[in-house]
Amino acid sequence: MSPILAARKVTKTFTNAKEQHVVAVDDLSLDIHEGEFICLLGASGCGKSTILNMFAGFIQPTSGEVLLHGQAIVKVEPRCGMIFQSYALFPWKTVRGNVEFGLRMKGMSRAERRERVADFIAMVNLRGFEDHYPAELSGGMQQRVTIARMLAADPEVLLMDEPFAALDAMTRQVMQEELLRIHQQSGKTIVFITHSIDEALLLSSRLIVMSARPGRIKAVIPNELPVPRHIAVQFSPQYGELKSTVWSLIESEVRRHGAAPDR
Ligand SMILES: Nc1ncnc2c1ncn2[C@@H]1O[C@H](COP(=O)(O)OP(=O)(O)OP(=O)(O)O)[C@@H](O)[C@H]1O
Repeated sequence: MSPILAARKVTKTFTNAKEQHVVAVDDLSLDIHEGEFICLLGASGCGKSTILNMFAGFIQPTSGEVLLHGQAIVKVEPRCGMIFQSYALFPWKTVRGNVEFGLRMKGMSRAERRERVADFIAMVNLRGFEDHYPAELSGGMQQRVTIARMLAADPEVLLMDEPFAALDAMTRQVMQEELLRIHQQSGKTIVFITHSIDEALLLSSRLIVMSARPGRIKAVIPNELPVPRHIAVQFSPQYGELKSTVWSLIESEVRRHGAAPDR
């Protein structure tokens, strides 16, 4: 099966304000298959966001290629939708207006739009809040609106850069379970950055552990914890074993570079 997303010998070098070259990603190759839930883990500054930004087409590799269905991504790629840590909603639009925004841009008819928007608002459990403005919603609800907006736009790949990092622990747990449900229902390919080993173990079908800068792949670990997955999986012995494997892989990188993921 050919991968939906791929990186082929990708290097990305930035030039910082002092005119120094920073190699953020070094000779990285990776295949991601349709329906996978990939979590990228690694020390701060190891190039995780840089990889996601290249898959979204926001930036281009210095050398090598990033590919969607075997075609080089050379400009912003609408088939790859990005969600950031901050919610980035239009404050002057209601929940419905925000979710509908991408569909309007696509020229979809009003009736079709309404139906589709209603489906995605229901999927993220926000029925009844259609006419509320972002400022009237909690952080978790706002992030659910951004997820509904992205799903309504129907990208093939969801790129998520620490989307739950700003949420309190309980909301985060609810959002993680919702994302698992959405992934199961939609079968979308997801690439998700997190600093939390627990979050990565709960969500992923495969974990990619990065080495400290310059970013390379240190290990690829299939996550064989049972699915459908629930928070309670964290109490199983299998979970404990996998967590200590991942932690030991990350530990040396963190010692070399600082800034540990949450244990
Ligand atoms: N636009 C830029 N200009 C200069 N340097 C950059 C730029 N973007 C990223 N870098 C550098 O590239 C390296 C990788 O950054 P990146 O944001 O990809 O890391 P990260 O793993 O996502 O970090 P974190 O976990 O802290 O979010 C860092 O050293 C960063 O300072």
